[in-house]
Amino acid sequence: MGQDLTVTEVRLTPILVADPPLLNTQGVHQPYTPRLIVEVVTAGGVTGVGETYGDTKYLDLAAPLADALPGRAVSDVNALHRLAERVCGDSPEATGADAVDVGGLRGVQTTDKLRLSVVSGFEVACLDALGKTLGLPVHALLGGKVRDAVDYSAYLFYRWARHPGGAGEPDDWGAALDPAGIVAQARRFAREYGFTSFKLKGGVFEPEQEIAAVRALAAAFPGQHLRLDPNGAWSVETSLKVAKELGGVLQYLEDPASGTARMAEVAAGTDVPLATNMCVTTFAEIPEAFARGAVQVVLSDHHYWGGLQATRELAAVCRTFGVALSMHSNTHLGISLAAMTHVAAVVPNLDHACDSHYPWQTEDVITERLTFRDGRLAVSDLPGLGVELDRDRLARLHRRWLDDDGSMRDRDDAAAMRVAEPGWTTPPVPRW
Ligand SMILES: O=C([O-])C(=O)C[C@H](O)[C@@H](O)C(=O)[O-]
Ligand SMILES: [Mg+2]
Repeated sequence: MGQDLTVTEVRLTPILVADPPLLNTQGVHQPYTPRLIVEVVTAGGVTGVGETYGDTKYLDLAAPLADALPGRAVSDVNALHRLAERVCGDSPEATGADAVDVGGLRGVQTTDKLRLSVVSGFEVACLDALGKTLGLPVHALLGGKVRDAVDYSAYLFYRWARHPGGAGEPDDWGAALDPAGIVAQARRFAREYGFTSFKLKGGVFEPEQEIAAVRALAAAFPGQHLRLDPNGAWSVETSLKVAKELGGVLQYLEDPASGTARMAEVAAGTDVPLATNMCVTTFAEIPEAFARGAVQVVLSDHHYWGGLQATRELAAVCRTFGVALSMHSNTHLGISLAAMTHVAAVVPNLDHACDSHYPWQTEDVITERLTFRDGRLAVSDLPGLGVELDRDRLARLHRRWLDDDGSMRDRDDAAAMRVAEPGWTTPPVPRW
C-alpha cells in the first residue's frame, strides 16, 4: 500500500441493524434501526471506515459530501466542516426550533446538528485511513492516549421480551418492566461484561416506579455508580422531588427536565449533579447553559459534536469551566465503539464511565466484535481504528435496508410504539 493520501472514492452503505424492544419516553425502539457506513478509499489503496446515523435525513446530507471528497487528502480533516457547510445544503427535515429529533432524543433538531453527525462519520473514516497509511492508531493522530483502557457503563432499559408480533431478531434477555426485572438485567450486565456503573433509561413509567427501580439497584449494587435518564420527561417540580428522594444514591441525574431554562431551575434546587445529552449538544448551546449552571456533566458524543477532534475541543471547554465530561451513546456498531474508545483514551478529563448501547446489538459489520472486560475496553494500538470491515456482514445488513419497504429506514420510536398501542402519540413534555 502506498502513502498517497488523496481520496479516490467514497462509498456510502446504509444498513438496517437489529435492535431489541427497548423502551424510552417517546416509545420503543424499532425492530431494525438505520446506520450509515462510510468508506473512504485513498490513491495509496487504503480504505478507512466510519459509522453514523443512517436515517434518510442524514443520507441526504452525506451524498453530496461523498461526491465532493475525492481529490482531497484524508489528512485534511479540519477542512471537512467547511466543505460540508458548502456542499451539504439544508435538510428539509430540520423543521425549526421546536422540532425534537424523534429517534435520537438529542434535543432540538437543526440542519447544523444533522450535518455535524454526517461529518463525524467522514472524519472517523479519514482518520482511520490516515492511521492505516502511517501505521499509527487513531489515538496517536489525536495526540496520544492518556489511558490504556476506557470504562463503560451498563445501559439498562425497561424492555419487552419481543417486538410486537415477533418482529425483528429474537434475543434471550426477556422482559424487564419492574424493579426486579431491572436488577436482573443489571446483574447479567455485571456478570457478562463486568460493568460497575449502571444507567437506567427512565421516562417510561411514573417517576415513583423508576425511583423504586433505582433504589432496588442501590440495594443490589451497594456503593456502585447509578444514573437515571428520563430524557427530559419531567417537570421542574417532579425533577426536584426525584432528586430529593434519590439524592444519596445517584452519581448524576441525566436530563430530568427538558431545555436549559428548566435544567437551570432544577440545578438551583438540588445538589445532585445534572448531566445532559439534550440541552448541550453543540458549542452554540454551551455559553447559556454554563453561565446558568444548568449542567454539571456534559455527555459528549462524537456523532453529535462533529467528530473526534470536536470532542477534544468540547473536553477543553468543559475543563475550563469546571464541568465534568462523560459520553453518550445511541444504537451503534463496532466502528463507532472503536472511535468512541480512541477519543475517550485521549481526553484527560473523562470523569465518568461512558455509555454504550453496544451490548444490545447482536449484529455488527466488523470481523471481530469488541469485548468488554471488567467493564472496560482496551484501547487498540493497531493502525487506524483497529477494526476490520466484514464485507459479507455489511452486504447482508445493506440487503435488509434495500428490501425494507421504507418503514424502518427512519427511526421513529413513537411509530414503533403504535404497533403495540395504536393510539400512541409522542407524549407532551413535561410528561410528569
Ligand atoms: O442518553 C440518552 O439520552 C440516549 O441514549 C438517547 C437514546 O436515544 C436512548 O434513549 C434510546 O436509544 O432509547
Ligand atoms: Mg441521555
